[in-house]
Amino acid sequence: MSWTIGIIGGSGLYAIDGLEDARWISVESPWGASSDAVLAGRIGHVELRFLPRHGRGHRIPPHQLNVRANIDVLKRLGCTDLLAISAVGSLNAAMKPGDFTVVDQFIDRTKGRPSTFFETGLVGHVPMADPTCPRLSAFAADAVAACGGRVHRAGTYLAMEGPAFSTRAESRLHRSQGCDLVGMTGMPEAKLAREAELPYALLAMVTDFDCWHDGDDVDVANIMAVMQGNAALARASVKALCAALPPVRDASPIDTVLDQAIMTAPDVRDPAILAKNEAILARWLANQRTG
Ligand SMILES: CSC[C@H]1O[C@H](OP(=O)(O)O)[C@H](O)[C@@H]1O
Ligand SMILES: Nc1ncnc2[nH]cnc12
Repeated sequence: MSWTIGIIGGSGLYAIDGLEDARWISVESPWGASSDAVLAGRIGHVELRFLPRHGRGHRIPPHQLNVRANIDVLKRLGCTDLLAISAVGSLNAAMKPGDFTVVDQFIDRTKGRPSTFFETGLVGHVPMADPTCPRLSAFAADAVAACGGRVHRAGTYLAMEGPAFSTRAESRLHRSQGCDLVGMTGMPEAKLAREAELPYALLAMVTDFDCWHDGDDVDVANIMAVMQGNAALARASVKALCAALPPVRDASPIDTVLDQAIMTAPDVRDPAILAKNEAILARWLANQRTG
């Protein structure tokens, strides 16, 4: 199998350059509108599908992202893996503004966001103990290092509801609980990627120290100033990642995670739910038919 990497670009990253055969593609989803059209193209032997998470021009706030539609359209466009890129605040003195961290754990403190493709008529429980893909994460970390960036190879990301930033007490609490980073979008994105059988890595660009850090209260102007410096490194890292991926993509255990996750007996599965999830479940459904 070859690689088709879906890139979900966060704050400050609304397109990528250097794509061969670049074109914007609009894709319909039964889950509603995705954040934007998808920029499709190729770098060397790797197909890329880039989705600006908040839409071009930054239209959609984190709590109103249609994450199910975003993951669904990337699946429909043939993505084999997802690399998310996000601006984050740091709760860890060693992770400084300008650094990158490849996230390996999440704490989900979002509230009431749709966070699953499953509903009555089709029940599934995917494992999330290790929520990110170690293989893609390692390639992403190596790519940032190869481009001269400072990169941390692990970190716990707390997903807050937002859109307001944390209070100082929240920031101190999350820091005391062992979180390294805070952002507003990594969840439910990582959960939905897992349900869609897409190995997911999150490259977090540290833009600020959040408000626990003396003299460093967070605001959007400061974040965007750091982002401007980081976005070029993020783009260069995407190119380096593509160059480093082997020509053939070996299977990942995440590619078939639904085989152990779906519990609903065949005779009580709701055909409408199966139809709505035709892209997410495509491999699993084909497997069910052939036994
Ligand atoms: C611009 S600061 C807050 C905003 O930035 C992050 O978004 P993303 O993860 O898409 O880069 C953060 O989660 C907030 O949504
Ligand atoms: N301090 C912060 N809190 C939440 N999300 C962020 N994104 C960038 N910086 C952030």
